[in-house]
Amino acid sequence: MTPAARVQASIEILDDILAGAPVEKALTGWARRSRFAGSKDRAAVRDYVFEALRCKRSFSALGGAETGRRLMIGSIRSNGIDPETLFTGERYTPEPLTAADAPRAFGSDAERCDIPEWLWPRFQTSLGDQAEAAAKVLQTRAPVHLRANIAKTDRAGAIAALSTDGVSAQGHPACETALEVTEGARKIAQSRAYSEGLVELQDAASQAVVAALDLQPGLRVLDYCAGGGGKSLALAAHSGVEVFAYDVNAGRMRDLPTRAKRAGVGVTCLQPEDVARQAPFDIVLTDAPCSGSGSWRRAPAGKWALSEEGLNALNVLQSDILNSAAQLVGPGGILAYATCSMLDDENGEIVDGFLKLNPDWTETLRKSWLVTHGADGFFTSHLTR
Ligand SMILES: C[S@@+](CC[C@H](N)C(=O)[O-])C[C@H]1O[C@@H](n2cnc3c(N)ncnc32)[C@H](O)[C@@H]1O
Repeated sequence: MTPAARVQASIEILDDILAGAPVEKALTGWARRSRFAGSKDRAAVRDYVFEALRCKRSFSALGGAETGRRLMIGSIRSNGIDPETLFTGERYTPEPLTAADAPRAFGSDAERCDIPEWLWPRFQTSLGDQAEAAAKVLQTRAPVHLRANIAKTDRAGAIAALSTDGVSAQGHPACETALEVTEGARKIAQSRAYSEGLVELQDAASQAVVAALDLQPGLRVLDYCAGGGGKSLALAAHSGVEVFAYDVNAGRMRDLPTRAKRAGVGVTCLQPEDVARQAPFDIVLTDAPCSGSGSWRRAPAGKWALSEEGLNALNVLQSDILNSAAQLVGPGGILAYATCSMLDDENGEIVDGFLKLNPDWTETLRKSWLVTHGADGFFTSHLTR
């Protein structure tokens, strides 16, 4: 495909998404209809689409409106290229530009920074003088991070194994298991290091949330919002730690046994009725459902789907989960609250609300990671009584 044909394909996919199609469904639908597209074309189109979704507000201004065509015009302008070089109207290319495709000025800082207007004041309150820098990072592509599986190797061993399959990686400062892939990211899934469980795909800050826990042999740990089990596996890589996983949506843990087998670790998935029976635990980690504001680079549709009502509903759920998880912690144990959000509404405010209602609990650690630190945005707080 020519560069202009890739732009035309991106326009069609973006129109599908703007009409309500889920992002991955729109991308795979196009790939199925376009057998002529090779893997490089698919990757390039995917990159275009994700960039346009991350920068939907600013590209709409630069392209003059929120349609697939105008988003791509905005995208091309933002990269300093004259869209007329690609919008030629030749076969498989977008129609030439008209007066209607003119850019318009940004209406606000929130628009320029690609944050929903209603959220910008809260975003600024939460991030202070880092707000604009963080919003700018959210406009860019996320790095690819891996976790060295310490049940099988260390960071140096993982780097060496990856390099034999053409994947270059280096240590990430977030924690001792974290790796940043610098070249060959598309080869990870086929690499020996991955298939033999030496590495797992996991953001560095997500790993750092686990590394912040004092995981001594003999401890019984519950991952209370286990989802796909990324944190369960990181917990279970610590020798002698007994890990239990629970998620209200058991289907999300479906692949966890296979992933645990590949990683050479043990994780016991619990049914709802087993959770209280297995309590108390020494550590209960609650990686609570949240806006995902720290990972909007990877899932940009979430940025635009979030509403004020939705955020308020999440806050109620986060408090409920923290209260339920607290019942499962043994005396002197740790209740670890975490989110992949940078919004104080979902982080410090939830913990402060819990402490106010539960004065027998105290906080022993509070830590935030911002996207400006080179990983996803994350928050964690350790509570004990
Ligand atoms: C942020 S995700 C967890 C991601 C996961 N820890 C990981 O590292 O891959 C939050 C999870 O919480 C689960 N959840 C939502 N409400 C819950 C509840 N009341 N109790 C337990 N889990 C819940 C969701 O199904 C979702 O899988």
